[in-house]
Amino acid sequence: MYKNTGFFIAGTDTEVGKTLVSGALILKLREQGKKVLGFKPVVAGTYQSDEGQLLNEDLETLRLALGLTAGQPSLCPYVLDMPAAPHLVAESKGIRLELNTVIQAYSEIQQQGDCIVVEGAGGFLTPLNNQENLGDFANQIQLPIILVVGMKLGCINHALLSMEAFKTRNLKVAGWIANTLSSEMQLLAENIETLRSKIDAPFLGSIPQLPPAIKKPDNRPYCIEALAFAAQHIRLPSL
Ligand SMILES: Nc1ncnc2c1ncn2[C@@H]1O[C@H](COP(=O)(O)OP(=O)(O)OP(=O)(O)O)[C@@H](O)[C@H]1O
Ligand SMILES: C[C@H](N)[C@H](N)CCCCCC(=O)O
Ligand SMILES: [Mg+2]
Repeated sequence: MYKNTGFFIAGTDTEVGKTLVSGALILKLREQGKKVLGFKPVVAGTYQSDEGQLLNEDLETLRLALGLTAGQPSLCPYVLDMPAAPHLVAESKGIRLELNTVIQAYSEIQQQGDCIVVEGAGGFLTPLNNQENLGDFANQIQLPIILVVGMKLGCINHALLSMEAFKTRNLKVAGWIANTLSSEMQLLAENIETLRSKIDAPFLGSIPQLPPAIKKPDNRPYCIEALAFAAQHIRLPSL
């Protein structure tokens, strides 16, 4: 039913660098001459562009990496305004997020390219509604997973719980990435070593802190230089 070519970028939590990694992987796939597409099942949080458009920072980062301008094509079926748990934001507007709608939007987009990079939202099991979550979506589309571990205290447990959730669903894990966050954790190298010894999937690299000149502005997309910086530090698994 699906081409099954691409990656699902999962995170140990929200705000761990999934967007940075998604953008970086898109650049690497484009370098190989692939026609790449991007997708996000739901976004929560918008900003107003200078032209007055309501945009989302993750979708605009994906668009920048893909070489697309703002707006078309739509890379996400649900754009919610409040930066909070999507099912709750939707509920507060009288909307129910539906897995079927997400799958339909995904299937239209993924047919348009050679491969697709799907960024999850929050951690792996973020709810869509009271019955369905993003793990169900990942299970249906069956893309190999890349786990982004946000390097902060507690990430070992979060990484291992995420790995268990992938295993339970028989999902292939193409690899994992250690992403240093805006404040560098204590014993960073030792934490990465512990993760390497415990995660049963290829280690694809570690992204250092972004240099100050290219760090992400609050509530705005990453710049292309930040995505290129991250891309230099990670390896692309074969498709
Ligand atoms: N390597 C890094 N160096 C410095 N700051 C970073 C790095 N990676 C991520 N950050 C910061 O961490 C924050 C979260 O990153 P990002 O938006 O990529 O996370 P996410 O996992 O995509 O979050 P969400 O669940 O909202 O999609 C951003 O403000 C970003 O600037
Ligand atoms: C709005 C935020 N940046 C993310 N896109 C969504 C985070 C959902 C978290 C849900 C939860 O696990 O509590
Ligand atoms: Mg993101």
